[in-house]
Amino acid sequence: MGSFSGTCEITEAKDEMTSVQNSKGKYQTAAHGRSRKPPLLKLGYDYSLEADINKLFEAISIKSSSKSLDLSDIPSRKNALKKPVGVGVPRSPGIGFSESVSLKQALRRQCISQASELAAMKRLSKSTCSPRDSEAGKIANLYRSSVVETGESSGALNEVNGRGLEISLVPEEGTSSSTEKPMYLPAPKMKSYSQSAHSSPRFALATTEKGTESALVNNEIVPVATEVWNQPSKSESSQETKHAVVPTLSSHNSGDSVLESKMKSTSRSAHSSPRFALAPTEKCASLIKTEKPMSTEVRSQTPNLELLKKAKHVGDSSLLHHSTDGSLASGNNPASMKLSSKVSAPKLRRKGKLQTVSSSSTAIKTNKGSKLTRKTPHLVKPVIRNKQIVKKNLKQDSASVGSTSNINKEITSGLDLSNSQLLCQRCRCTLTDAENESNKVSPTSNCASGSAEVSSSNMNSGGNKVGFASNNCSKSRAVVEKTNKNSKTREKGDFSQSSKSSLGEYSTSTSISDESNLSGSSCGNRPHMSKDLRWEAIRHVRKQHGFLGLGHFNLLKKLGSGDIGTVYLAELIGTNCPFAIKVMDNEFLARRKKMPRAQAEREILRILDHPFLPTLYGQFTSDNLSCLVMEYCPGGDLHVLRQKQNGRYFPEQAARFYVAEVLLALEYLHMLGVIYRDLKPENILVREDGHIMLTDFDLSLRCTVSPTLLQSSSVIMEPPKMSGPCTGSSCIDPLCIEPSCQVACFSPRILPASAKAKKLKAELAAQVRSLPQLVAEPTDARSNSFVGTHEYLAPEIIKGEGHGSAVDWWTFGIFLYELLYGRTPFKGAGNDETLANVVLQSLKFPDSPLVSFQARDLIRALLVKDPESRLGSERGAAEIKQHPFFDGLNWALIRCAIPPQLPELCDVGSVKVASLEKGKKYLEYGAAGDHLEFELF
Ligand SMILES: Nc1ncnc2c1ncn2[C@@H]1O[C@H](COP(=O)(O)OP(=O)(O)OP(=O)(O)O)[C@@H](O)[C@H]1O
Repeated sequence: MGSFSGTCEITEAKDEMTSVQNSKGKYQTAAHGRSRKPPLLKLGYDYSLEADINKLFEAISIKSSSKSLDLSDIPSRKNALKKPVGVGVPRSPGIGFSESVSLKQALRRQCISQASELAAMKRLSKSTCSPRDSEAGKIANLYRSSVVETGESSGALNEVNGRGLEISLVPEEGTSSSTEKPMYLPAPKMKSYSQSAHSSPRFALATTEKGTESALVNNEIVPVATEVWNQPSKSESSQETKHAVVPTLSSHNSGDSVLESKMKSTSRSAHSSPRFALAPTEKCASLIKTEKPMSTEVRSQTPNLELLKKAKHVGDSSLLHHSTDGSLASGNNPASMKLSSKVSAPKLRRKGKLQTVSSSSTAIKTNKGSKLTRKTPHLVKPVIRNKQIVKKNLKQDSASVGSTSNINKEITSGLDLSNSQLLCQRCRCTLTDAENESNKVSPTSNCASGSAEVSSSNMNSGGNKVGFASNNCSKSRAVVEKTNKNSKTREKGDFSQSSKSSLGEYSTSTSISDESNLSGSSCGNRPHMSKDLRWEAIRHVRKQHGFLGLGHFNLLKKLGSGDIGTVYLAELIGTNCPFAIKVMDNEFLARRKKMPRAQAEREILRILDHPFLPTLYGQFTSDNLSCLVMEYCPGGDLHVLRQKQNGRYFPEQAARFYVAEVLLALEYLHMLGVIYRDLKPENILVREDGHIMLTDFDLSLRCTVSPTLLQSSSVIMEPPKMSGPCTGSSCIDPLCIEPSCQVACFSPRILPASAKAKKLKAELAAQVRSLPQLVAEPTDARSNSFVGTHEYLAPEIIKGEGHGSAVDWWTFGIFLYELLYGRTPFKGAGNDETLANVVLQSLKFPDSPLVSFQARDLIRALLVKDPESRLGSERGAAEIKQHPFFDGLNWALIRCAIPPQLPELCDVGSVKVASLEKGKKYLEYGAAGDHLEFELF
């Protein structure tokens, strides 16, 4: 292409004027020829368009004999204006760099594209050149290149400046990847969750011209773009990723040194990269989106709040509340809990609801407001709580379901739904014409609002007491009865019931968060789950009826009872979408002083957004019944699943899978300032896809957490040095238990990898380890509550010394032990003996089954009685994840891994049929039956 002396000067004159007027002008004036003639600038204003065309034509003629533009000759004054052109570094093949870009933009900026085409046509008619070399062809190429550039412009800032950092941390789109990118970069989808336009200028530049402008407005982008302009073009692709972080760093940390910027940014990477790097599927992206935002909050004083806000995209900062004393619970609970010295050992399933009740006859005493101190582990007397079936008379009117009755008050807000027929990808349910369907079962008129009456009476029946009769638009009554036994109808098949029971004593050192602080939470605010049709179904009901209530569900069967409520399998009417609904009787909770636990669970559920934690689809109160609508897990719990295994223990690989997912869930909880405190297989449900879901948060502790960035030198965990026969490459036994066996004899050696791949892997691992690490472990949290499950209680809880987040790592060790050996390590004949064993007995491993050294080593490190020396106590899950037991595990993609076992598919229809065949109608609260009868406890 020719020089820009002629027409370009005219254009330039207009450019400058335009550039003053708008930012686009700046962008476009980057395309200047090196020879500018001020007089012509002036002429540019005076001449008519026709004259401009002629000038342009002349310019093109002249330029055709000139060489390409030498960027180094561009006056510095112009550089500033040109830097946005750097955005367009990527070029279409065959188009000269400087000429094409400059001329194109000059033409565009001056709005004379038509004129230039005209000129080109003129030229073409005279020219003997081939079409390819003609001006028209060139102009056409320019426009084509313009299109290409717009699409590829993201690369511009990538090559960036001399201050470039080495690790790309900013979510990007449209940039080429380097070898580091999969490891350290979050998936592009993350941008919509955590990266604002100003913090991710590269993304802005890469998207649209408008985006470019906004990025350019950001002061910090300017020098970057300038330097891009000065970069040799050949290096652009190779440096792209390396420098990707620069714009972000400068925009956020303009006052920081480059080193500080590096640290801050790499901390994000350190936190997120190994786990969140790749998202080959939507599911993975979900994980990434969930966790990445947390990693961005290194500087926040209340990072868990910030993290949550980012993770959930919730603008309301009041959604989270952390009690000032770093604890939760016991607003209504007794100040102290007294425990009898006798232990009533559970006969049934470990999960049978035991409760360490507050009683005047109990032995341990604590002063109100003082620390609970227990010097002996022998004083706990858990009491098996009588199971109750509460029959509730609910004068319910089916019509109230669709009316604005006070019976059902929806707490969460509804969102729009446009689809009328959808197929749920996860639960495979069909969302048929929900409007029609819901009309069938949720008549919305002619009915008066209902009222509720509660009466209690003993009853002996065990299963679902379904006294349901459908009668649209007539008043119905639900009878809620109490029962004293056999109400636990959890389907366990032939397997033994768990004997582990949760203890729920709170000391005065705990306090409940104010619910009002969470009132702004929206259960539907999980953008990564937007394709989950259960959300769609819920939204549709909300949209249609204005609220979500119990009447919108058919309660199909009871899944089980806990300390504070009963969980039902329920179908959202008209959708075939299964949900698990936890129903809690507020009156009962108040009477038993368990309201704080219910409240704690509800609050925690509302803030969760993680693939291995429950999704709360809705919550509402109906007739003094608090209901939580959650994802239904058809796979049962790990306690049951373990008992189905040969020898009643999991193969090591399966155990590793489950504990790894649990570890990620715990890590997330800790980062949110939630200490779980009740880990046990019974609380780990198996989802439809075979992955796990950690449930049951009523014993969890809310606290504050202060993320810390640890330098690489302090976070590298060297694998234990071992020697012996198994350190050689000859060992291929994945379950090798030789004490001297090195890490590599665990799984990786089964598949002989090439030396090159091994080396690469080692290098990557070394790189990951050398990164600074974000640790968000609530190490300062303290509670004196006596909560947990006997066999899982940490020594510090039993001793009443006060406990913190390390209790979760203790329970994690017990959990791994139980999965591998089929029993817990300190279980005694009774609970008091168990507690004594926990405190006094040293850890022993049975001879059988065979368990790898790595697994035992990890258990040993976790079951250290002194919480401060326990693995995980300092850096939380990050420490544990680096243990050789998990070597080779891809944390980022584990949710996409194939689970050890898949549960049977959930067929809501067959559950309905089975329910009807038994002569019981499923619970259809909304269908205006005479009486709705269901168990609460
Ligand atoms: N989302 C779910 N999908 C399938 N089953 C569930 C679901 N949530 C809970 N359950 C089952 O329902 C039963 C009761 O659960 P719930 O959480 O109320 O009690 P819990 O786990 O015994 O705990 P706690 O007494 O400490 O509250 C449990 O056996 C559990 O396996």
